Amino acid sequence: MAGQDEQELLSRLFMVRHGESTCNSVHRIAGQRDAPLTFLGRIQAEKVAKGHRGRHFDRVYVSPLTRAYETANMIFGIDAPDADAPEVVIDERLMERDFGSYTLESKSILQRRHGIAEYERAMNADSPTMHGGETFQQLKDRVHAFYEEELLPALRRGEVVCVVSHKYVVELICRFILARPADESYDLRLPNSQMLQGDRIHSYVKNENKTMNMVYDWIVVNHPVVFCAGLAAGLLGNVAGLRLSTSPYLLLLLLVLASVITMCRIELENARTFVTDRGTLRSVALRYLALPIAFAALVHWWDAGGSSTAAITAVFLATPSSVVAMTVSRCLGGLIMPTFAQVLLSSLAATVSFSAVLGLTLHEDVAPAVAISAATSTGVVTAAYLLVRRLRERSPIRTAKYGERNGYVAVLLLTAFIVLVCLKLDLDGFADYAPTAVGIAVGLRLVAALLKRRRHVQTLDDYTAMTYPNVFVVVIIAALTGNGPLEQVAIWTLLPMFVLSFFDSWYARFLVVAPDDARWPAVLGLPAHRPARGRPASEDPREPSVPARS
Ligand SMILES: O=C(O)[C@@H](CO)OP(=O)(O)O
Repeated sequence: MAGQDEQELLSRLFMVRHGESTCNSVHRIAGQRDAPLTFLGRIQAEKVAKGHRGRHFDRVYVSPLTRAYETANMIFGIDAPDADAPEVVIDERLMERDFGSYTLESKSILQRRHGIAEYERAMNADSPTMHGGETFQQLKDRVHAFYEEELLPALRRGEVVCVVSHKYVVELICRFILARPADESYDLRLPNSQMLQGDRIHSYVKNENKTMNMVYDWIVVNHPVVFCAGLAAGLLGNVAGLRLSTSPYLLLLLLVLASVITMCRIELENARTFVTDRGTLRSVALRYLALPIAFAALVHWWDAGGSSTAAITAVFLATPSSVVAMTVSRCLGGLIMPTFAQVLLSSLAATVSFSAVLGLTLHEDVAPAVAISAATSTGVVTAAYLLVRRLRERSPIRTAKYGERNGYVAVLLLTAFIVLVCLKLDLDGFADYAPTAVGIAVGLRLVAALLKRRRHVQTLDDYTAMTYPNVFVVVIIAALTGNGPLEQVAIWTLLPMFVLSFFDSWYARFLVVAPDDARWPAVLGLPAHRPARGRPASEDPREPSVPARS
């Protein structure tokens, strides 16, 4: 085919990966499990429909899995076709690969368990770490057969064609078009609902840098290493006499930016379900209200003094969960939204518990401290939530893509925060404050391990939320109440808190729900059983509603 003819032919080809599915939203692999679209997934499909309204398509090829069919239906009105409706062909060869033992696993967990390179090999070729499912050759054969027998002939007939399918199928077709090795085993990072036009595929693929993408994933998966490198760099700078007095608002900004990036890819539209979850409400009431107030009452009864270790511990118990917890939950393979719910609810509860705890332990007017904590904690979380929701409404495809691709930026922003805080540390206070700081970081993990829900899909999120307190609020309260020891302990606590992220990364494996657990179908809206592979099209329950113009 001459170059120009090829360009002309490809300019009539469009390919789109379905909108966000329930599995995509929690960073898990659906493969041939029939994960439906999320609310965001539907908005994304609507956006594509809007962008291509008025464009004529002759033929649409659709994967039979619900997430692709729903997307195609929203873009092309398959169930209510008009006069200009394209011919619709549901083709089993466009199903996502059956990923065998990787199915319903968290991507971050798989990357940590097998290493990034091996994970990429498994997803984009073959690897002994993936058992069962389809081999890459089987996937390649069926997609190639579709490409040769259906797609190219339709394009050669001069038709304008759209393929609505899945990430690994569309990426494989891109490789066929560009005549690249099908198993070059790296991810092309195709985002949900991004419409690819055939003649622009070259620049899309060229922009993906294999090495850099693997580095970005490495940063997310190995965040404890990156955090600790930040700690080491900050401490070395401090010892070398580098003093950088960073404004607390810059530190706050770093935290907020990191959480905004994480929030870009979580299902905020569904927040009410998680925020009103009874288990979460109970756990927040116990952990952030009852426990700190009861502990502060004991401190008051002992009359230990406002800067005693016991009083400082009471303040930490009242401290809400930090927005950082969301980034950590994402890195560890949590569901993220339950962590967000705990961050939001605990920052609301903090107004009450801080008032009680500070009143009981410091014995002074704590109203300004409480007001500032409400503004910097509740206010920041709420503002970030509203901002990201608005972004997701306006640009649902770009915002989710941004959040998906930039998890590593969130980790790097937190690392910058760690470096700057370490430069502020008063190293002479090591003997006075470090033991209390270590005690608090370890103690909070013990409390989290005790209070997390047992054998629940949200156990990992419970643990993560309770483990990462919003130290920033404590620093502000300490400054406002003139409590020097409290401020120093707060800053020193960051060190063991991030060092212990190695422990959290190891411990997380006991807290996540296994992919074969019977609870996943309900959580992810999946049918209880896998659809039989190779099912004839006539057994597809949706078939009668597909306009049969072929
Ligand atoms: O199977 C899945 O979950 C992903 C692969 O990561 O593909 P898609 O979302 O496109 O179906």
